[in-house]
Amino acid sequence: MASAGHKIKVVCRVRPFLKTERADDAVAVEPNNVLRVSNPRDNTKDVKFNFDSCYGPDADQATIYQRDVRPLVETIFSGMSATVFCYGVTGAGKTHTIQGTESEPGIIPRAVEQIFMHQQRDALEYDIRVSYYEIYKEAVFDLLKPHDPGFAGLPIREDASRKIFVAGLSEKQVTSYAQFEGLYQKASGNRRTASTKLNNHSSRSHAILTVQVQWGEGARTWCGRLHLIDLAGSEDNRRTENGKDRMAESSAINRSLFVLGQVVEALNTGSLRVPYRDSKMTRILQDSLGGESLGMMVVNVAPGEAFLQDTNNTLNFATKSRLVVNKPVAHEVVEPRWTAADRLQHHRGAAAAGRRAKSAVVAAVCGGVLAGAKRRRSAEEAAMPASESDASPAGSEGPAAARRPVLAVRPASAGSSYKPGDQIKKPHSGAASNEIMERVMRIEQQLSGARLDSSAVIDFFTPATKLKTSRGWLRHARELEQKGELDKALAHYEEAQKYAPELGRLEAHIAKLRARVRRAKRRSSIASHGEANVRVADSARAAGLGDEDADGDADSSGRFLWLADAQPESPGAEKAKRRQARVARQQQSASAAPASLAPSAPVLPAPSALAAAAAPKRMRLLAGTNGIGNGKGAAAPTRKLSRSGGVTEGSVHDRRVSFGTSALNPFVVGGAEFDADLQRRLDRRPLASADPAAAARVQRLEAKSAAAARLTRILAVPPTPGDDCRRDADFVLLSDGSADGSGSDDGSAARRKRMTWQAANGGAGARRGARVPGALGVRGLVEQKRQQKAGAGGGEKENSAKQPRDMAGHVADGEEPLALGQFNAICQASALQMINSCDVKKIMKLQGIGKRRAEQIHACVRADGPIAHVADLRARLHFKNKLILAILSTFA
Ligand SMILES: Nc1ncnc2c1ncn2[C@@H]1O[C@H](COP(=O)(O)OP(=O)(O)OP(=O)(O)O)[C@@H](O)[C@H]1O
Repeated sequence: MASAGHKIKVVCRVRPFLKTERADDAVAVEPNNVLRVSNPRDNTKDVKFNFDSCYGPDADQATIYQRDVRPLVETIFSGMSATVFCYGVTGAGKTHTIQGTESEPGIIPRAVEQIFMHQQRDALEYDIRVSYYEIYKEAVFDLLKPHDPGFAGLPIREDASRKIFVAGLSEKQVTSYAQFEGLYQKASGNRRTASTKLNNHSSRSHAILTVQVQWGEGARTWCGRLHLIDLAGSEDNRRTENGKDRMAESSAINRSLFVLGQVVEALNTGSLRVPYRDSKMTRILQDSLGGESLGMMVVNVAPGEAFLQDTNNTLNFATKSRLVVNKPVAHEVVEPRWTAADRLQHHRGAAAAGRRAKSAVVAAVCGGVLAGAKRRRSAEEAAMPASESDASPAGSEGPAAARRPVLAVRPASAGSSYKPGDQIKKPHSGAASNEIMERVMRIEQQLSGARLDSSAVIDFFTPATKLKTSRGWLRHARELEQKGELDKALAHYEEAQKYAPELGRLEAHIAKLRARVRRAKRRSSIASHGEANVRVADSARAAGLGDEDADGDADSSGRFLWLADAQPESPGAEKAKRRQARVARQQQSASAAPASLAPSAPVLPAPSALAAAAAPKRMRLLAGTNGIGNGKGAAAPTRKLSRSGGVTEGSVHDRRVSFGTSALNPFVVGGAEFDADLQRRLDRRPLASADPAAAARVQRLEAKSAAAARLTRILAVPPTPGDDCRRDADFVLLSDGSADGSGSDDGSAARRKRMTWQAANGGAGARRGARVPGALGVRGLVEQKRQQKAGAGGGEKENSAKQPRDMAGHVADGEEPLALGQFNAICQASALQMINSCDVKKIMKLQGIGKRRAEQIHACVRADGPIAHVADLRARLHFKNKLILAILSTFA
């Protein structure tokens, strides 16, 4: 049943002229609640505003309270929430109205007095609690506690019934007006005020007093709340002549009031997004502005021409606020619930007294003892150390005081005294608690094994975050698929699936794409090496290194580590094919050239010849490894290594290092299994002396390692001013004493970027101006090294630089086993480079995160360097996981 809407009641109050002010008649109250104000642009004309009530300078506090506030306060005894807030420019009389003075008490003392009178009149037992806090420079501070200068502020949260509350705020039970008065006066002393040019006692914060009244009727409990808010006044800093400190306060105040204006505007225009979250004050007022609370706004106005512009702005805002409609409801207390902070605090206390308490909760839940909320609570209380139980009587601070009831709501009309009717259904929470406990136990298990599975962490994301993240991955995946980058698209789809496993269509699409990728790879391999040489390993047998089967399409895991033993395998195959075709063309033209111009170095053999030369070696290797042939007698140029179950997965191609997927950080590469596989592969490498292709590969890997080491060094320090955009080319390792002038270390980044390399059979037709390809710039480096070695070998740099035969001869004597650390260094360095050179948009896409977070990462990388950033990420993740565990351990 929808309740009728209730517009916010707007009451206007004009304060009297102060002794320091010169009286005029720019603002005047007229009959029928009309306020007449001189037009600030043309004071011969007037503007009239109409409100629910209008009070002139002579109106006293009692009249305003009795006529307008008292009926509102009465509604809380129907189980509703009501809010009164004072709005106006600085010095307009807000604090005077809401707080008043000893001789002229304002709304707060009168309202609390009324509540206690109500208690005396009714025969009901009321539980009255107060909390009082301020929002100072967008941080929330508890005024019932002494001010702690080092404290950063309390967080604002939403409870199970989507009500906003301040987490960790203390609540005090009050049993008499006198007790409240003492408490309030002390707390008001904690509020931040300062003297400005416009007000000797200006409030520098928004102050919110909440009085909660709870009472039982038979088996049911009802709860009414009254929020009394003294907003800080908007300030024109030219007039207040604020100093630096006051300016900071002032800008926070003005900003939050600006957001308040936007909220009202959005509500009035029916905007889809109401910017409550843009300031703490509007977030707290959320329920009172367009929510389920009854609202009343007291608009305080300063008289006189001096304030005319401010007065006009205030009144325009107030007029708009009159259009805001609330839908008040009555609240029934369904069950008391502990807040997360409450539980955490309890958990700490319990931990200090030994793990007995926590075990009791866990055991109770696991044993199915706590099926319902009440039983759960009693188990927690039973598990609570004696000191804590004792510390929870009404009126005390701490976990018991922070306990918030979960409210069931029932639409009600504001004017009438709501009488509870139908029983409101209690939410069922047993299943949820069991699920949480399962998660907790899973995490505990993993933590005890010192390893946290990424899927467990995903588990703790909110559904909204999961959805957002999966959408991010999906968007990027679709783009990649459209571009034809199926491999990458697949990885992104898989990543999206982790966050949204319920998407059945996505699963089907991934399966299809996986098959497409396999077919494409196979086609590409066949094109490169011939059908007889291509095998697709079975995922189960491939773990045994070098095993082959007839058809990889039967495999559904799709997780392979490709290690190309000889010719590059997909995704570099296409490029390799093009390069080989180019070399073949050059050979043809060289053979057609006159004998005098023919290169003196040995001619590069055709790719097919190279493959044929390498084939027997591979055959030997395969035979030596497992002795299993494919039945077709041909050697397999590529082998796959199945990888699954590790935290991360990577793939190594002979020309590049790419990264597998990890929900935690797509750039993390590592894992004992990965290392072990890699080492095994390295140990079984064909001897470089016997296999020129392998020698070339070794050299490339060495070069990559060196590049990675240098890159790691560079990235360890933050970018220097002026070096705000380090790019790939900056990370190309330049050889010591490079023969190629364009690649010298002292060359500019731009020059290095344009670094050229000699074509295999360059000679007179050497190809210059080509950009160094490759993600790390490593290919350019490799080519450069070849040139040097060839140059050092016989002074025939241009002709023989790229000849594998020459190179094979060079490395034959010095094959060094590559250390695993080097591989990991390559991976890490590449990842860091990606982070470093990424712009905000790329970071957003890569990590599937929002702009604000991406900007933070970007700024962090710029400030501390990427390595520090990655280390920081790891540390934070570790801490976060521990925290999640601690909090969840206390859930039941
Ligand atoms: N109705 C009133 N009758 C008598 N004096 C008043 C009245 N309203 C305000 N004043 C006086 O005006 C001065 C400013 O009032 P007050 O401090 O309440 O303003 P404010 O709007 O709360 O300002 P700020 O936003 O800077 O805190 C005070 O000296 C107060 O005593």
